[in-house]
Amino acid sequence: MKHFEFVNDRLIVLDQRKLPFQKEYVVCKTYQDTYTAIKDMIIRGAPLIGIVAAYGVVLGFKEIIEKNLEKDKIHDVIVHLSKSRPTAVNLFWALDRMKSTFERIKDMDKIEIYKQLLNEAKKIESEDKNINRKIAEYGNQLIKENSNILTHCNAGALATGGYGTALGVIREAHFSGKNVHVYVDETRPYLQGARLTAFELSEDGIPNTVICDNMAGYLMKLGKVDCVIVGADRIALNGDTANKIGTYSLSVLAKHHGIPFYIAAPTSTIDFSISSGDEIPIEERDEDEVRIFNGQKIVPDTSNVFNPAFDVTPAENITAIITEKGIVYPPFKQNILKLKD
Ligand SMILES: CSC[C@H]1O[C@H](OP(=O)(O)O)[C@H](O)[C@@H]1O
Repeated sequence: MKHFEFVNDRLIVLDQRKLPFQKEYVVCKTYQDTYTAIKDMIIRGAPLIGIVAAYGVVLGFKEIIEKNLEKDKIHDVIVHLSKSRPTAVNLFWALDRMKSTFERIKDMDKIEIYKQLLNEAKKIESEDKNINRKIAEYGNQLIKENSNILTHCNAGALATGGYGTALGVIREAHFSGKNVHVYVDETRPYLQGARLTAFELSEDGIPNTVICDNMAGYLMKLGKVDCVIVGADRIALNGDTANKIGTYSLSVLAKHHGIPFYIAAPTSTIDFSISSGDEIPIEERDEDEVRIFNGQKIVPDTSNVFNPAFDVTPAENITAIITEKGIVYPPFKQNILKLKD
């Protein structure tokens, strides 16, 4: 099975907290289950969060039918799901799309509404897979033979409908015979890199080396990094990009060393309503994600902890943004606006 599947009116998801050594699945029977799956990072990754939220709306409408509730209760479902995580704009993009679908069909009978909502969620899923492939094809144009690529967090199949954004580009380069090697930031504290990206790359036979996040600068100084490619959770009109915490630091190091720094993301990750990264809400997560490592306390109780899950990379540190509609170069504001439907 894939990392998620909607079957028999329920969403089954792979528990990404248990990877890479345990493959356990969680069954989401209600929209509250999908809220929890997003909030607790059972599933994570901007595009996948949007897809799961879309199926959460479907499950919410199933409940409306089963409990003979008013159709408009779906708006409460959407509001609830919107509170799961604040940074990845794909969540709100997907919920808005499901809301628009409902508004268009709300005069139909409930069973038909359910079918149409399910169809829309499936379209969001299938479109994301196709978008990943286009991002990969465009991004591969930037990858040279025998490149050593550095990536951060997980922007792979596990973060999307399948194939990945940053990892999609890397996969495309690998399978087109470019002999690439990947340095993988472990990505403290959730370890998406060590646990998920290394897992995905190894499964595909793509050579990779896991490093601690604090080793990236030295690797660049040694001349071992040819480019950096990462995903995104929200891109502002001027190109400022929110991504996993540590991305900003990487961008400063890459700029210092004259190394190209690429963002790979679908246009559903662009927030056309904000002019700069200053407006992007940054999620702060539970302190215990830092205090506790592998079930062991590693921080004195008397110490404070700061645990932002994302940071914002300024546009001036970004070489290009790879989307399904093409590669976007500076000046980002005028070139990003051209992507708006
Ligand atoms: C394909 S975008 C994935 C994006 O989402 C990750 O965040 P999280 O694991 O907290 O959902 C990270 O920022 C990735 O770049």
